[in-house]
Amino acid sequence: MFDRFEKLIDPFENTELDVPPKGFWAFCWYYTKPVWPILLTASVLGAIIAVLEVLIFTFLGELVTWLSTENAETFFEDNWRQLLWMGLVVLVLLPGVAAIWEMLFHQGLMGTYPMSVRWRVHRYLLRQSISFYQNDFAGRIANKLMQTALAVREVVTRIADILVYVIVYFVAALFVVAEASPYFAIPFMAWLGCYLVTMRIFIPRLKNVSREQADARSVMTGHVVDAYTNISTVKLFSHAAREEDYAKTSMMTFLKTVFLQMRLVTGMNITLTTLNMMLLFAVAAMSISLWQAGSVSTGEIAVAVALVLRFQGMSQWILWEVSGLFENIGTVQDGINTISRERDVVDVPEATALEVPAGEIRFDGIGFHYGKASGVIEDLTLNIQPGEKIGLIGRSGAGKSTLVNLLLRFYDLERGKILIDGQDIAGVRQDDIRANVGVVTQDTSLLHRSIFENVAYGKPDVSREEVEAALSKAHALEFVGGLTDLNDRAGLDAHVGERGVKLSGGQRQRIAIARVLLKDAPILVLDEATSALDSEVEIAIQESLFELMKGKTVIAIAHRLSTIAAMDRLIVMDNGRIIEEGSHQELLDRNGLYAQLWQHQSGGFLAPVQAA
Ligand SMILES: Nc1ncnc2c1ncn2[C@@H]1O[C@H](COP(=O)(O)OP(=O)(O)OP(=O)(O)O)[C@@H](O)[C@H]1O
Repeated sequence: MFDRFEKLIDPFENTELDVPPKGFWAFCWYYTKPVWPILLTASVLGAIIAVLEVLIFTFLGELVTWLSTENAETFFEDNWRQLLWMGLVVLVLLPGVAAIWEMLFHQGLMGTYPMSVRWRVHRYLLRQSISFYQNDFAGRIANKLMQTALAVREVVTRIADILVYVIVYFVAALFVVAEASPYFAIPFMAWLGCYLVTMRIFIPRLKNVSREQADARSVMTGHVVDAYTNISTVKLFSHAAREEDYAKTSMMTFLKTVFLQMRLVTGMNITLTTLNMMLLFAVAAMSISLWQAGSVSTGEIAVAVALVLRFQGMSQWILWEVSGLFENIGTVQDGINTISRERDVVDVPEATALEVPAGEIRFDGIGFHYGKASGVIEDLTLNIQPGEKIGLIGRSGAGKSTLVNLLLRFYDLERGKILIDGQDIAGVRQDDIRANVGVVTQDTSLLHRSIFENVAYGKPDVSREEVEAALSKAHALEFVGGLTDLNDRAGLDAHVGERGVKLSGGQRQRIAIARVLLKDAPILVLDEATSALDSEVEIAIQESLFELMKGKTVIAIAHRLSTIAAMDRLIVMDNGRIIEEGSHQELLDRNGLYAQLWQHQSGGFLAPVQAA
């Protein structure tokens, strides 16, 4: 039974991946499309429930009238039809409709609706450009995803369901009391007017204070998290007391917003109680005078008073719902700013597959400045032959990593072209480029999954034996064998901590090398690939790396020149330009920047490697 309602929507449907709309309602509608039939049905049922509930109050009035006017002996005989109808409404119709509404709302919408939003946003964000993630915090983006999904649900369901219910309820109730006596409508309308004014006064204030509170909360959390994240720095400098003060200031700011919020809540509750009591008093007083004039029955008075009491209960609930609605509107608006951003790098509509039979790379007069006026890469031309192994050298900030990121099309060029085997990378699918380039970087982050999954990331559907062979070649098998995690999983199944923190830098790098060994792509990029390894392991791994490089086009970046001196050709970059190129010996003979850097380093790390 529950199952059927839970399966009404498939939240994991792979819908389109275009940029989500930026307008508030368009955004909500975009993510509501899969659920709208359920939402509309729930809305209609909500309206029916509201009418039935008001109907029950009229039954109550009729019962009171009957009890004071009808003959007890012939009561059932005279009124059985109406009694049967009342019984049906109370025992069958209302509970039945309410049960269907409950299932639609709680089983059909509450879980799957936000999950469908999360799924679609996550799919879009996974395809966002790398610059999107560089300009924001991963945690903040994840937070936006989670919060926005819930807020979209809240906004839409509150409007489609709860407000519809309340409006229908109020109109039906007004209709019922006005039928008893049009005079009754006066206090109800007056109450409604004052209620709307109360909302107008309190809700914007509550909304503002909620926003302030959310900001204060994130500052407070930020201060606490910052201290825990950098706990070793805090301890090394013995600054626990200073950290306490730092957190206390933000806690006090947060507390101020709570006090302000609670003042508003108290003021609002007092106003509402006063208004409700005034309505009760007015209706009671009016009932007495209308009863004296003989224009209303006791039953009608009972309905009016009962409705006043019902409104009393509902009034506070509605105010909270509406104020929650505004809060959620703010959250959605905030989420749109993060989620509905165009991707900087997109495949052209007619993007073709990339074929890499040889592995020739040409950087053709390229320029790239990270959106600034100049700098980083200036008019750079470089041809790399198929199977050629080049070493990229230059001072920190020379633009080496940027060059590699441009080859991977993490950014679009501002000028020039990059061609792989004659195909302009701007015209091929991004996924294809990355599938054909194996990369080992200096800062290797591992996924918070098992060693096996991390290595197999390079080549899905791989066997354990293949993973073990790759780990063995990367000299990682010896330490992987000894790993166990907190859940007693061992070896290949052991999970590495978030971003691989439970492994040393060198161990992480070896896993990354194993992953790229498995991937076996025709182009290889080694960006400080062995920087975290000690000399002994590095020498051991060099052999595997040389094997990995066989038949491949290689771009290797290293600050430790001895590790790349044996490459076919060395390219020296400075300020985004190539200033020297040639073999190790040629560059030494030229006595330029390379020779200078080499001199600084020789004897520093490894014994100089004889140039190839
Ligand atoms: N995402 C970015 N946004 C803006 N500027 C950037 C970005 N990444 C790098 N830069 C700038 O581009 C220049 C080149 O950086 P790049 O990382 O390519 O140098 P590098 O030669 O690889 O340096 P290192 O050897 O230290 O890794 C630097 O001035 C850097 O500040």
